[in-house]
Amino acid sequence: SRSSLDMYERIGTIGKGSFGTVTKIRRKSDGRILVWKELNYGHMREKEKQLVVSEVNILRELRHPFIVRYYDRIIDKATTRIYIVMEFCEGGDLGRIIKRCRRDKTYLDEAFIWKCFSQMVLALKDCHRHKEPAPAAGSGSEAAAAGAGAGAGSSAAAERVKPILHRDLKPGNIFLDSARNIKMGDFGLAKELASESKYAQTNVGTPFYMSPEQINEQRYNEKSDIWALGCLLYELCALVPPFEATNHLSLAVKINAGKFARIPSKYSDNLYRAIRWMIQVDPSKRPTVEDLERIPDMRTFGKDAG
Ligand SMILES: CNC(=O)c1c(C)[nH]c(/C=C2\C(=O)Nc3ccc(Cl)cc32)c1C
Repeated sequence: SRSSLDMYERIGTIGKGSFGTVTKIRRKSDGRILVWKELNYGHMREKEKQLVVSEVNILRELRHPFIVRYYDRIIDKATTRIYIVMEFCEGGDLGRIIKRCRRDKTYLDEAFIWKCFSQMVLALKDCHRHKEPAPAAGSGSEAAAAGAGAGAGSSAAAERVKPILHRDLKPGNIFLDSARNIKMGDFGLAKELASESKYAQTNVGTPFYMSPEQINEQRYNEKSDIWALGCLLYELCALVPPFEATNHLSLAVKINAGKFARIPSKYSDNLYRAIRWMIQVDPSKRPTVEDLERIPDMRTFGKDAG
């Protein structure tokens, strides 16, 4: 049966995600606490509606312990609203945690930062190395898929990589569950890359974390997500972004120069080296998600994950 609003009861408004309001809800069938992001598409142009549709399609495909889980969507034509039902993240977002540290003049523990780092690398890897979902069994398309993977020779349907770029990594889009594990969320601007066109063709996202290639109107690609991840880690340490300015032009100059102060001395050289590796002006010098997985401290600190 089609999902409907009266399957849930509203508990209270939580905050604002990109494009909409986030409300805490209870699923009546089992009392499960969830949230929905409510969007009014009534005033949206075709292009924005397409963005919402692609966000929902991306969310439905992603299943990962460190990515916000999608459960359901309800379209209410009467009020031209769409409700995207997702996992409740009790710890809120990293943006709020950074603000609180700034207010209290305290820094985050290095162990917590490595835990967030290792979990974000795994979440980002699930996006960048996303596999086309194998066709549902018996849907008759196995033959075609297997055909596509003829070289593979394996009976399992060939899995093709379909990179998903997040394109809006920032502290406000990273949430925490009750065990302070991260949940990468709000793929409002994420983009599935069609296999043929290697790069996405647009420049979006939060100015602070905009990469040099985006500023120079080149293309957004996986390495742009890595740049943003570096900026996010930097901000978790320093409680301010690596590049700050009062206007876009001076910000662009600083980003293209690629120079920034060391993170506070309380943090190790290993952490600083990892951040510097990601915030390189030349995208080809930045690590891939696999390079980042191989950093030794990822394992020592990341192991109390999940
Ligand atoms: C002050 N805000 C909070 O404490 C807070 C809490 C407890 N949860 C959230 C946000 C979400 C939450 O709990 N689940 C979510 C799924 C998707 C998106 Cl885009 C956002 C959320 C927030 C912003």
